[in-house]
Amino acid sequence: VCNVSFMAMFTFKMGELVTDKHVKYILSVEKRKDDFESVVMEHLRMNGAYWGLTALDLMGKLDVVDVNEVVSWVMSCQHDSGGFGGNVGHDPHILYTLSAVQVLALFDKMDLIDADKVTNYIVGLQNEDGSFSGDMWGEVDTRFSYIAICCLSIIHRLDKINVEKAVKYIISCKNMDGGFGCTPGGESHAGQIFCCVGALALTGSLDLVNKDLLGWWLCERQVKSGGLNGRPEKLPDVCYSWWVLSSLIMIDRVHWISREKLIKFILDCQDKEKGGISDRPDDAVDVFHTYFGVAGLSLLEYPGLKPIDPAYALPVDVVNRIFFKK
Ligand SMILES: COc1ccc(S(=O)(=O)N2Cc3cc(C#N)ccc3N(Cc3cncn3C)C[C@H]2Cc2ccccc2)cc1
Ligand SMILES: [Zn+2]
Repeated sequence: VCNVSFMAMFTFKMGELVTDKHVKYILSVEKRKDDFESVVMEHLRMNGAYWGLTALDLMGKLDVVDVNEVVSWVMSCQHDSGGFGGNVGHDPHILYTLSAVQVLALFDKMDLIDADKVTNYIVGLQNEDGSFSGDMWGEVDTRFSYIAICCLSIIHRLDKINVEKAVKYIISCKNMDGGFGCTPGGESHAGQIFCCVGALALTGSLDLVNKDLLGWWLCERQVKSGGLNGRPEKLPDVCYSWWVLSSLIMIDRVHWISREKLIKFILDCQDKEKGGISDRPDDAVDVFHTYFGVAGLSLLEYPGLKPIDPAYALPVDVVNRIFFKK
């Protein structure tokens, strides 16, 4: 009885997640080919696949997609170098390589990956100072440190890079405010903080983070509406429900923000008729914010969603299968 009344109160007070509408919306994006959004998304279709499929899995609906169709498409995006491109025939980039590995992990198809080939590609992107470039053009960003470490950890090859130098480089990007930027001296930004805290968590180096100082900077991201922004004075945005919240969880300071107000903000960003979630209320929905909204609600233990791992950005049951499968 108490569970039913809790759910009723929850739904009434908070609004509710219109799961079925979001599932339909995600599948429609997968199907659409030539409208504006699909063309924009063309070059990062591998990311779009990861966002859509992980959201479906968190809602317990991954079985609605044709596994073999998706998996053979993912494999067709692999480059001779071992890296994956954003679509068939596109140049490889570390960003799409992680998304490809994550999608294969979702479907428990890790055996299709030539782990040594992927490892060689990523090892080749580590620089002398421990930092990582995104591809052969050499752009350096702490985003790529996280992506390299997360990808290698999933394929059990973390020992193939210089972890000590990678961690030292990330710490060299720590700012006086406790946050992290994309390169040494770069301004603190929630997206970079997630990448640096995530990389430190995956390498067992979170003791190097000033959790109270960083926790304070992060909890200050919550604005009156309950949403989270990415930097002081900015507007709240649903995707920060992931960047800020997963960082707060990894440093054990998530109790410093209001869970109820953030849940309400995310639910208010849904398009309850057509499905999908936008960056803020009444904006256009997209698959990116639909994923980060569902993932944020999962981090907030919203009823009916599978739990997600804050560092791997994969459902907890998928992470358990990767590390404990016999
Ligand atoms: C609609 O204009 C855009 C603008 C940029 C991009 S992007 O560079 O490819 N990219 C991915 C992205 C995908 C979608 C969707 N569908 C929507 C937005 C969005 N942003 C932009 C954004 C989100 N919150 C606020 N902002 C301004 C993040 C960005 C960077 C990013 C890439 C991979 C992983 C994480 C972050 C795509 C579309
Ligand atoms: Zn956003």
